[in-house]
Amino acid sequence: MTATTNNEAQQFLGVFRYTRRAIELVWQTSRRLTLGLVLLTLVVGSLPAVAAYLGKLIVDAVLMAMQVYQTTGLVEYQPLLNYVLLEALILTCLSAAQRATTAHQALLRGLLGQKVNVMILEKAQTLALAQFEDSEFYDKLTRARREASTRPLALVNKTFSLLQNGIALASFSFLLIQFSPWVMLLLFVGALPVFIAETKFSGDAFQIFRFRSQETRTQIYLETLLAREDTIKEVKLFQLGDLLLGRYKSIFDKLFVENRHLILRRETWGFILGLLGTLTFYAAYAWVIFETVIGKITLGDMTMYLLVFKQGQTAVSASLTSVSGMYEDNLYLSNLYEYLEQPTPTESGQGNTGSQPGDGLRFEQVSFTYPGANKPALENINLHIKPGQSLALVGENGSGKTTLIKLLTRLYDPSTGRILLDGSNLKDWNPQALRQRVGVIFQDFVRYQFLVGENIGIGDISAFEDEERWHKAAKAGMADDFIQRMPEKYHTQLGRWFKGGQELSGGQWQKIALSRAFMREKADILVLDEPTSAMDAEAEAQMFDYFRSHTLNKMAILISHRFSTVRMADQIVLINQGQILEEGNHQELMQLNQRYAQLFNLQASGYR
Ligand SMILES: Nc1ncnc2c1ncn2[C@@H]1O[C@H](COP(=O)(O)OP(=O)(O)OP(=O)(O)O)[C@@H](O)[C@H]1O
Repeated sequence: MTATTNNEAQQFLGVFRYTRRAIELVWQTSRRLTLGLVLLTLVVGSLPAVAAYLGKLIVDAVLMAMQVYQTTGLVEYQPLLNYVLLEALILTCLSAAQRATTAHQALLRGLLGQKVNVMILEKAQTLALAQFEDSEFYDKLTRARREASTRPLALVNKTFSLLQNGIALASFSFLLIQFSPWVMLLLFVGALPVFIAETKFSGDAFQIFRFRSQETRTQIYLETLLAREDTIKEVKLFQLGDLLLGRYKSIFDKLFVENRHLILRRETWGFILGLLGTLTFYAAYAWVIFETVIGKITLGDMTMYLLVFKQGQTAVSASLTSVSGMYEDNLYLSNLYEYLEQPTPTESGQGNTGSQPGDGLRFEQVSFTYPGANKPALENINLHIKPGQSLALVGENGSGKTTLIKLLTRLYDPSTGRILLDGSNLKDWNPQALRQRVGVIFQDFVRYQFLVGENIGIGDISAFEDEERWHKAAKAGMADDFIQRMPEKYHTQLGRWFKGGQELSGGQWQKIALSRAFMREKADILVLDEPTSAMDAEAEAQMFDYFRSHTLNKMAILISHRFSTVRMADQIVLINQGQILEEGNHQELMQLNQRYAQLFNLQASGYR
């Protein structure tokens, strides 16, 4: 029994370990504001007791003045007026300090929110693609982003509020103890039950929050589907609105029932246990009145004790609420730190050149299984491409072509086997040096809502704003013609999110993506993953002529379902269910007269 209690207490206290980190975070965000907040807390904490004491002095002085008036008929205004003015001054200072606290908190909230968001986003840059595809990890990220940017400050505010109430209580105790130490005990006993209940309910609320992240994510996703320009088209045409909205509402209804249950329990218990506090207050009230009547204390003392007791009670329950709130904030912060402490994959390679420059790219017995998948997406792949050669990958949907490119670009590492560039394992290459040598346009390339020119410049970040390079790359990618016809040419905003944004057609976007590939002048491995599927036939033929003439010394890898394009490659690899089924050039594969020849003839007959 004792062991369990100890354990629970340890667990409870263990949760507070994030308080220190939250304070550090706030301190790093702005030392000046944090120091200001500490000073203000001291002021706001100590002034109420001074005001209460002055109140007592005023009442006593009034009584004295009344007696003087009754006996002498004179009214002594001056001392009374001084006290009243002093009290007014103190209350003005208190209200100024409270305002200043709010201002400090608001400023810190802004800065801290930004800092934490940047921390979350910076961390995201260091993570592997596989981590983003892992739903458990994604949950962590969503939870961290949703709550954690406001929680550190909330936690620090509560810590300060605890400090402030602590100071207030200490000063009240100083006054109250002169009446009786037992009154102090009454104060704490009255507030304790509410505190225990609050803490328990905070823990419950957090569990619900954590447990729910899957549902919350679904809700966010449905909201996106229902209200974004790139999805609303299908939602309308397929009349998905009611279906999606129905799902959205039913998730809310389910969560709401749980919420309501918790809210009702929390508030009902809060009220019942709060009654204990009220009871203790009135017990103390009666006691103080009694002592006044029998003349043990003055009327001024009575006013002061009642005020101090009432305020003390508020301070005790506020402190305890702060502690239970801190408990809740700590639980939420554990999310943020769980995310931030997620191990980062080590991309430790140092090499900037390979051991056999000019050897090109080799896949040796490469197999790869996606995390969580039960069968490999690629198996025993052996390939060799030399500089100046082009390779086409063909195969039905899901055969593993894109996966091969993901391994080549180290978005994933092979499960077994190795990939060599210029004789050195990709793992030994410096990731930056490797990525500079490879230019990839994936079929799901990103359509940035930036300027047209910037959308091309993205291909080489070192020349992101280099307009001459934009023009050159756009000419190569056959985008120059239509860009010249746009209202602001290369400076036309794309996408609908921003004012004056223009939308492009699917084929035009692909030309932009191709131009992006041509920006990578330094890259000597160029990969195009179905880049021309939305282009018209003439554009595609032109594009490949151009592509070949500009990649003569480079390695070009092309994924396409159009055999008219594929046939031009020096080497063609047919992949089937993750394995190489046939390889050779077009002629060899046609002579082999197997799967490639079949597929080629099938497509050719479609054109006849
Ligand atoms: N991120 C992923 N996680 C788990 N499995 C994946 C992932 N991406 C692809 N797969 C699976 O790996 C296999 C190969 O996919 P890949 O994208 O490489 O095919 P592909 O040949 O490029 O297809 P397509 O011609 O349709 O583009 C498929 O069975 C697919 O379901």
